[in-house]
Amino acid sequence: MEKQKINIVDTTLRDGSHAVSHSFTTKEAEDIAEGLDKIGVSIIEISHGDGIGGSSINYGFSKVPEMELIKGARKKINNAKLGVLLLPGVGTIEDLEEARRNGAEVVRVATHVSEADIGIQHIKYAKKMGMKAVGFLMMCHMGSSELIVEQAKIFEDSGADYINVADSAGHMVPDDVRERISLLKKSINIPIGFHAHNNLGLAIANSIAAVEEGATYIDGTCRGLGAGAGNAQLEVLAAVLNRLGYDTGIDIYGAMDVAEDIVEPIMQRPQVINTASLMLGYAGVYSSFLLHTYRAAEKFKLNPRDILVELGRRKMVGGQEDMIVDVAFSLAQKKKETAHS
Ligand SMILES: C[C@H](O)CC(=O)C(=O)O
Ligand SMILES: [Mn+2]
Repeated sequence: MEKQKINIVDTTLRDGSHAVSHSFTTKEAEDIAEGLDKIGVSIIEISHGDGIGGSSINYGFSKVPEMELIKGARKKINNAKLGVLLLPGVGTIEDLEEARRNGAEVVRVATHVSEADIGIQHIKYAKKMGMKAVGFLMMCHMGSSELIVEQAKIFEDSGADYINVADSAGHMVPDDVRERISLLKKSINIPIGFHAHNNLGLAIANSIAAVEEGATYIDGTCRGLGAGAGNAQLEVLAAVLNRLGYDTGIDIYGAMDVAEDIVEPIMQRPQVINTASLMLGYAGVYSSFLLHTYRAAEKFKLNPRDILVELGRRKMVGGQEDMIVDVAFSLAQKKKETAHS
């Protein structure tokens, strides 16, 4: 029997950008892109962690303008498709045009799970420019399977080539993934992808659950480099999928070498599940909030966990990064009042 093909989408140079505070240099982007291209990934995604246009006071400035990183990566890629991520409103149609001119062939248009409608024009415009366009639904633990189907159909009707379900908070357990992907599989006519975060230590298990329910595009990053506790670790993902009899097209030893020799030396901290990243997963908080939370905790002398619990209680979503400081400020005020009473 022919093996089922699983397309590996590498997002080390995009989600991994969160984990290095958007400090990738052109040389690092070139080396990583070259390595990934050689090992056989299908799509190499590169952007600021919050997508093109993300370099800002709200999300953190990139050390090197991302268009320079895109141009550098472009020169090193011969086989894979070069992709970017775009959050409507953070990135604009003009940013997308520039990324296209610089060689991007794929755009994943990312919206909160209930807001696919704000991405319709971006999907349509990308298709008009000859790009592969993907509808990327974030924070899918917050949406029922039915809501996800409804939102995926909005993207499908706009011309999206596939739908990506993102467990942005790393909050899902395999049954949550199975429920969502299986209904989606029955309800839409385009391929399905899955993007995991490892905050509960389930990124690989959840990715496998997604594949078993019919997802054929799976995200990974070298060494798991990504927001929060990181993403599904690409070299592990490829090895496990191989063991399970899927065809990823990935050179497993090559993937180990790219992770060990190129990505690990530039990591600023080990990609572990510490208290704060576990808390992201447990409380269902957007993984990209982690480093913002550390900074706010330091400024207001708080335990990051207390801030994350409150962010989870308030059901904060991507784009509300500025509220982290507000939450920390109000927790610090409360702490002061309690101490004086
Ligand atoms: C902009 C976000 O970081 C997209 C993503 O990777 C996620 O939702 O997870
Ligand atoms: Mn992510």
